[in-house]
Amino acid sequence: MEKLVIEGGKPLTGAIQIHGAKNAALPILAACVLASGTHTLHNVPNLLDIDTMLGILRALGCRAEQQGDTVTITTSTAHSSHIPEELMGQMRSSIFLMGPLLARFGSVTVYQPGGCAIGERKIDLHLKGLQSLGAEIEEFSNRIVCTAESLQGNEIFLDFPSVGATENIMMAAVRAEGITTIYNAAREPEIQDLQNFLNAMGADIIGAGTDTITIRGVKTLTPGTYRIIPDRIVAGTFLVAAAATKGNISLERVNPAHLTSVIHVLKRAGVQIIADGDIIHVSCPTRPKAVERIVTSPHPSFPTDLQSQVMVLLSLADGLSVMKETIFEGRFKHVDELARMGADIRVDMSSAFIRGVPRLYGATVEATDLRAGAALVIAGLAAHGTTIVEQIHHIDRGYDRIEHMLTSLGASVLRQAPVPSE
Ligand SMILES: CC(=O)N[C@H]1[C@@H](OP(=O)(O)OP(=O)(O)OC[C@H]2O[C@@H](n3ccc(=O)[nH]c3=O)[C@H](O)[C@@H]2O)O[C@H](CO)[C@@H](O)[C@@H]1O
Ligand SMILES: C=C(OP(=O)(O)O)C(=O)O
Repeated sequence: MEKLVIEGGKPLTGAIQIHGAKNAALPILAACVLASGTHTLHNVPNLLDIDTMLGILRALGCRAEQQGDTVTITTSTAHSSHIPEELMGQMRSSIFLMGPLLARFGSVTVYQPGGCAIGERKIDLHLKGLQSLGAEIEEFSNRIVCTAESLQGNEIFLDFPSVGATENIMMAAVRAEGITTIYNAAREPEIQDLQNFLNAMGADIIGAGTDTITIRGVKTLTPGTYRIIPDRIVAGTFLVAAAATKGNISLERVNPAHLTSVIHVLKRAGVQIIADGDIIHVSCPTRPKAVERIVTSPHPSFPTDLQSQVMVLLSLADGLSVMKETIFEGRFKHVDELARMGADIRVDMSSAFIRGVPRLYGATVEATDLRAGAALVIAGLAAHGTTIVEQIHHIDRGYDRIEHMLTSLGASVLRQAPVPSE
């Protein structure tokens, strides 16, 4: 397996352009099957999850190609709405195809989706939402068959503002008869991006970004050309990496409005941040300060996807910080790995108590999931000595060649290919 070898202790300096958002690109790629024809998407990141989504689209009969950050997808050749089990299990986002395939073909067969082991991650809200639109669902052990002669708009109240369920329901409802209203919808920027793409295809949706989304079903959709928003989680990861290494960098092509809660937390930790249009300047000349209490919650609150990265900064801060994780019950796996690097963190139920230490030390650690992996890379950049991060395929799910991005900012990060006996 490939590894990252990091020589720590070098402050990040310079400027970097932030790539397109994984969590916006994946549902938008799935949404392409709603309209027959050729779609062109720009600012699509080069990531393992994007490759997987393109692989699934090809397995359904679509033509899908990525050149640089442009993806073209021809959906007129799609002939199947049965997602192969093996591909379905490679990532959580395979479930995004359920709504669009149901809307286009009247039936879809899926399996339990895969993805990082960060919690139970049920799909009951997706299924209930589609049932409310008139779909019949049959479950045969791992296989789920969903059929609907026609979809009917309805009022849907989500018990929890699930990002994926909101998106799946939106994608099915665009082709339903009548009006669908989703109450307690997720408000993430990626939901707004999906709304904008669907509307560019001829859908009639308002409200994304608020907790009530209204979708008026339309008869036809036409292929779209669209530019994906910047990745706020990648941007947040670099903000933390700069601060943890006492660096000074500029992030270009970002949307600071998507990072309001994160910038607020980092400023409380003493990190200097200036937003200027689509650029954010960040520096942290002194030791960060502890932050009394951070709670992960749905947008616009502090995102769970930056919890582990910020924990690294707090593990170097002066004082005791508390981080409460409310979204995923299994998202503290990085804590044991950080402890191997000298961090002083105690977990009690869903809270982590982080007593800052003056320094971290290089060690061999394992990326247990995507953002845990990113956190360990940041820890390695800030640590004294050499850190080896293993299982980096998790990191490749969400960061486009992270070692290139970091070396362009002066870090020493090398991707090591597996030795033949491994
Ligand atoms: C590709 C993508 O956009 N991924 C993001 C998306 O994941 P995802 O869409 O999977 O996250 P959800 O918002 O659906 O999940 C949040 C919580 O709701 C629970 N739940 C969800 C659906 C359901 O049917 N039943 C249920 O119980 C989950 O187990 C979890 O505890 O939002 C998460 C929360 O911001 C982010 O961490 C992920 O990066
Ligand atoms: C949990 C994440 O992604 P996914 O929902 O694709 O597993 C993430 O991006 O941190």
